[in-house]
Amino acid sequence: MSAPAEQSGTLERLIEVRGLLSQFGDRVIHENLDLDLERGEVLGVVGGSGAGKTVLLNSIIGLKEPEGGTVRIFGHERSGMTKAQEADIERRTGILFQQGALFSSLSVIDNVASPLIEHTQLSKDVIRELAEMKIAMVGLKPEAHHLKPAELSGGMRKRVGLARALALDPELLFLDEPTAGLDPIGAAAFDDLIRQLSNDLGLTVFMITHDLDSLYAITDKVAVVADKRIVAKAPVQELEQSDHPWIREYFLGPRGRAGKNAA
Ligand SMILES: Nc1ncnc2c1ncn2[C@@H]1O[C@H](COP(=O)(O)OP(=O)(O)OP(=O)(O)O)[C@@H](O)[C@H]1O
Repeated sequence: MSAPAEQSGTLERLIEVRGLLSQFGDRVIHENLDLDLERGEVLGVVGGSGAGKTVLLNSIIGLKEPEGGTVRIFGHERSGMTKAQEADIERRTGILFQQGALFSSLSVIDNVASPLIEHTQLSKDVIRELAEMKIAMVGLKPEAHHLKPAELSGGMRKRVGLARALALDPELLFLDEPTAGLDPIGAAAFDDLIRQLSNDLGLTVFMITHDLDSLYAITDKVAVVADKRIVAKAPVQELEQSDHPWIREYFLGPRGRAGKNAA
């Protein structure tokens, strides 16, 4: 299902946020926040702790109702969507939550199969085959199929979460701090995997991260959440030149230099 807005212009905008207002009680998290994500773009989203990155993600995927402004996804405005449009968008979208959000009582293969069971009418055998393919795609061996999440390392859990996010062949992938909790080698391997998959599958990616190495390794552009809005959206090399105090500190502070030199 596609909307006329998707075909307009040469770039296809998968996400369009305009004038977003997000509040919890009197506390304003976002005010007048604008953000676009074009098809094929790999966007990093950074900002200080509590700046509102996860709230922004939740507003885009429909887990939080905005207090004002508009959120369009695949050309549809979130607030006016029918159930059928919501289901369509859910099928076209994969999400890897920060903690993996795996079902602890289900094996790896059943976790990866769960979106296929929920959203398709495919036979058990086909679902199993597709789940096995996704597991292989994220670099896990068949021996992992029957393990439960508690029996996996943090890096393996992230891979299973990614395989599940990719189960329905999404066009748009949301990642919330995918490398958090991984050691530097595991994080670099995960970065490589995301970059490779986004290239091979032509994915559009919205990735919240604190990890500077990831920004340099995989993003086309980086959006900075500060002062309740997006204060900049540009390739990481351009952001290094920014005058904004938080951006300067982030990229040119001691950890920023370390990230840059490692790239
Ligand atoms: N359900 C909620 N009720 C009340 N306040 C909330 C709720 N969810 C988030 N907040 C507040 O909104 C602000 C932004 O939170 P958010 O989780 O988006 O930050 P973040 O940028 O993702 O931070 P971090 O990098 O630490 O994960 C925080 O101050 C948080 O306390």
